[in-house]
Amino acid sequence: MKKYDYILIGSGPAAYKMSNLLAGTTRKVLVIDGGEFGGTCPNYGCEPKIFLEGATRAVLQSQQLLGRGIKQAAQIDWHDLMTTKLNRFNPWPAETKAIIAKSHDVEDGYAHFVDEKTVVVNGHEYRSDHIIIATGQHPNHLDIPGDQWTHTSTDVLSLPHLPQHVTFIGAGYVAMELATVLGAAGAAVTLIDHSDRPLKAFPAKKAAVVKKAMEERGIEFLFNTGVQAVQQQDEGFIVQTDHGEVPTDYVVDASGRRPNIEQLALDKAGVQFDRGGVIVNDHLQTSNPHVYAIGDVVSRPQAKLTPVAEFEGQYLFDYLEGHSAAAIEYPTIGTAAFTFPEIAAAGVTEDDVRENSAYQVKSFDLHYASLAAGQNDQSGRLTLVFKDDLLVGASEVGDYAADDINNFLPVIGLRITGEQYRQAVITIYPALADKIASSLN
Ligand SMILES: Cc1cc2nc3c(=O)[nH]c(=O)nc-3n(C[C@H](O)[C@H](O)[C@H](O)COP(=O)(O)OP(=O)(O)OC[C@H]3O[C@@H](n4cnc5c(N)ncnc54)[C@H](O)[C@@H]3O)c2cc1C
Ligand SMILES: NC(=O)c1ccc[n+]([C@@H]2O[C@H](COP(=O)([O-])OP(=O)(O)OC[C@H]3O[C@@H](n4cnc5c(N)ncnc54)[C@H](O)[C@@H]3O)[C@@H](O)[C@H]2O)c1
Repeated sequence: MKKYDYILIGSGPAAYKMSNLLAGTTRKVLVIDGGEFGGTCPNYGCEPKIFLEGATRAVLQSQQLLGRGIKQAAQIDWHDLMTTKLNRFNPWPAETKAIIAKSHDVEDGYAHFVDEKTVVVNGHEYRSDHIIIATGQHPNHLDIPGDQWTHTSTDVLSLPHLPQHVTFIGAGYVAMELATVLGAAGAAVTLIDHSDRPLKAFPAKKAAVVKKAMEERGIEFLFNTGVQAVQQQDEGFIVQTDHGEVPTDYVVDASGRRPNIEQLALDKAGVQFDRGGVIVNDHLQTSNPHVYAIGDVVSRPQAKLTPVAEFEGQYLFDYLEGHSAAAIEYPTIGTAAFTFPEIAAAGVTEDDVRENSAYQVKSFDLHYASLAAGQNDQSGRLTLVFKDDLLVGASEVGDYAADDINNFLPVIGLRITGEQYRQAVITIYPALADKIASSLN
């Protein structure tokens, strides 16, 4: 049986970060992945999604400027776009594995525990005092009649032919972003969600602005609607809902994501878990003192995002290598959905503090701003939340909301006052961050 200082199960952003940091030490490390090396974000998550968003934005921005100096909207050639995407992304898993293998041992295969300190991969046993679970999440699969016809976000991101009509089950991050891409490429799209609104991670009024913009482009929403079954027809499918039938050509189950814990045999290692994933203490240690967990697989309230996974990889490296004994403390986390317009938020939002007089909420219409006027972006609205004169949260809907909120994050995280900001910087004008100085108290 081979012994290691560290065994990392998974090679996504959480484990990749930690393996990179460990590459600078003399530790003996094994990195195991049963899927694509690099994990969700670079292979079937953020990266291919934002790659497709480039062409999507070109189409939707040119549509927005029709009759205002633009004569013809841009059009997506799906086959060309997908070929370009596959050429860029197909080599990544092998390249990532090769980078990791320069410093560490690697194993292709799914790992499971056989005791508190031992995992098995491809029939081989590996032992360590520090086993890190970084196995991420997978798309939820609704158990309904006809579920064999439903597809996942991973399928959409490599879809060879554009269907005429696509139905998404769900209206969260995944469905709203991919519906934006497929709609811009020319597919008719319907989103069905059993709740009463899209994008529940974001303030309700701003999510409603995104929904309205998508409806104006012909995208259909069915809320408070459950999906009962998917039936195959001679041509296409019928999605049966509580409120009638939706004929369609392609069904995507975007009803959420679940932690990758089933294959790990966690009971063999005495590692406790719940529906949200592996339970950890504030040092990311599980109920087994030799086993830790980082990234999306952790059961925690913070958003499941790549930078959060990487933050935990960095934290655990620092903690286990003796650089810090402090408990993990999450900084202000920014998040965005790359719809059109985008929606983004960080810290306390207006929905969190409604009718709480300890907070002051300031809102700004952005469509008069020079940048928005040039792009005919009528959607822009920024809201700032202050407590004791300090900025504690910001949210925005608008064509560049993600970058805009990123610009506000240091002000929130570093607790910079308006006066300090104005004394310290003169921003570039006219550009995204040019409104910060004037909008702070
Ligand atoms: C469509 C989509 C778009 C997204 N867009 C964004 C975005 O714009 N911004 C953002 O911040 N986040 C985004 N995310 C979320 C982001 O991808 C995740 O938060 C991030 O990848 C989590 O990293 P991780 O290392 O925890 O897990 P993962 O990246 O999921 O990696 C886990 C790895 O573990 C492997 N594995 C699982 N079980 C085993 C086992 N038993 N043995 C061995 N290996 C195993 C898997 O094969 C996988 O490679 C998106 C996700 C999706 C699905
Ligand atoms: N831009 C980004 O940062 C980004 C993009 C994609 C994914 N992600 C990450 O992935 C996570 C998962 O995203 P997601 O969109 O899969 O999940 P989600 O939780 O954001 O959305 C799932 C949606 O499906 C609906 N739903 C659930 N069961 C249903 C049912 N039976 N019938 C109808 N509707 C149903 C829910 O009401 C919800 O609106 C996100 O929370 C985020 O952490 C991030």
